[in-house]
Amino acid sequence: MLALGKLLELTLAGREPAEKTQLTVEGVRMRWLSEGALEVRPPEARDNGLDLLLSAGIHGNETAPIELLDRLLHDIARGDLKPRARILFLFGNPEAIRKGERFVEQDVNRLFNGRHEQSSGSEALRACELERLAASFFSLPNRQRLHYDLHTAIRGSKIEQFALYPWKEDRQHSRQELARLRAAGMEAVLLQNKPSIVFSSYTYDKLGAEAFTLELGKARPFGQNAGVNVSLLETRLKQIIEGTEPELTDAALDGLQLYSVAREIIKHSDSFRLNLPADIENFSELEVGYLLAEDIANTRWIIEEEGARIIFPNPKVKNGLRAGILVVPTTDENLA
Ligand SMILES: O=C(O)CCC(=O)N[C@@H](CCC(=O)O)C(=O)O
Ligand SMILES: [Zn+2]
Repeated sequence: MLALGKLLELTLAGREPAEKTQLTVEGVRMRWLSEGALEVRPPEARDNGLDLLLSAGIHGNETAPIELLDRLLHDIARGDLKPRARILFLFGNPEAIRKGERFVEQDVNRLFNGRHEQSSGSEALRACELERLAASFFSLPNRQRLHYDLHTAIRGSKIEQFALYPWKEDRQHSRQELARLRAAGMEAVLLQNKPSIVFSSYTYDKLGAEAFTLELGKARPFGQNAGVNVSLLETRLKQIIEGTEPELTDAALDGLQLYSVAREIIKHSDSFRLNLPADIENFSELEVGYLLAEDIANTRWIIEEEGARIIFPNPKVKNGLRAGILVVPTTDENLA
């Protein structure tokens, strides 16, 4: 296998490759761009016009998605997977991946859409670099742009695999992309309804990509991901990469649960208290009238929405950040 196929090994060792560009037997060019960043370009005659950004390890302890990208890269470097798409592979936070931690000083996925400019430290620099790499990758005109930012969650979930679909004013969520997600094994999609500071929101909002955060199961250390079943996603990604994806029909949306954000729970101070069991699963239902959280100045978060469910509850986030999302079921009537 070509040395550049071992991007994960290089990243874990904190090493630069001796050769920055390599060609596979199929004429696919692999180009190392920076730590944890590798571009794959098919021969011009085979290029089908899709630019695909695949990122993982934005949170360093979320290893199943990193292992998935590592397998895809190995297959490409061996010539077993023959890309027709241009691809950018990104391992988001190398330092945190080496440490096996979600982040080192601050959460990279709260530093996009300009937030890194108001901050400092290695993770702010990395967010800036990731924006630059993504912007440069998605700068070619007249091409389709698709970004999947792959994650696993801190806790178990009543809905194991789901996507978060960013929001932008005057831009509709795509039914076709939802059908694609369904085919890739996603059971639910959360349709966002306001701007955000996560990576997929940056590529959706600023770079015009169809972009998603995908949650694939519970975060575990390297080598312990047998419980995270990414087979449908892996098959779909290979088809997207090789340009052999079966046609998608509207009917393929059947069974996909759609949610919208009712409220984001923001932690304002050290007095913030979340009134949930430590082992609560994502998408647990909360009854109307339930006192979810309390914060400084008698702030109380009481459930008002019928059918509300909680995702990503986390009272340990820094003040000013999201400590959970309340979601409610929605319909497909506003899709494009
Ligand atoms: O399990 C958790 O609490 C967090 C899992 C995770 O990292 N989720 C992403 C979602 C990003 C988005 O909102 O699109 C995150 O919180 O960064
Ligand atoms: Zn994550």
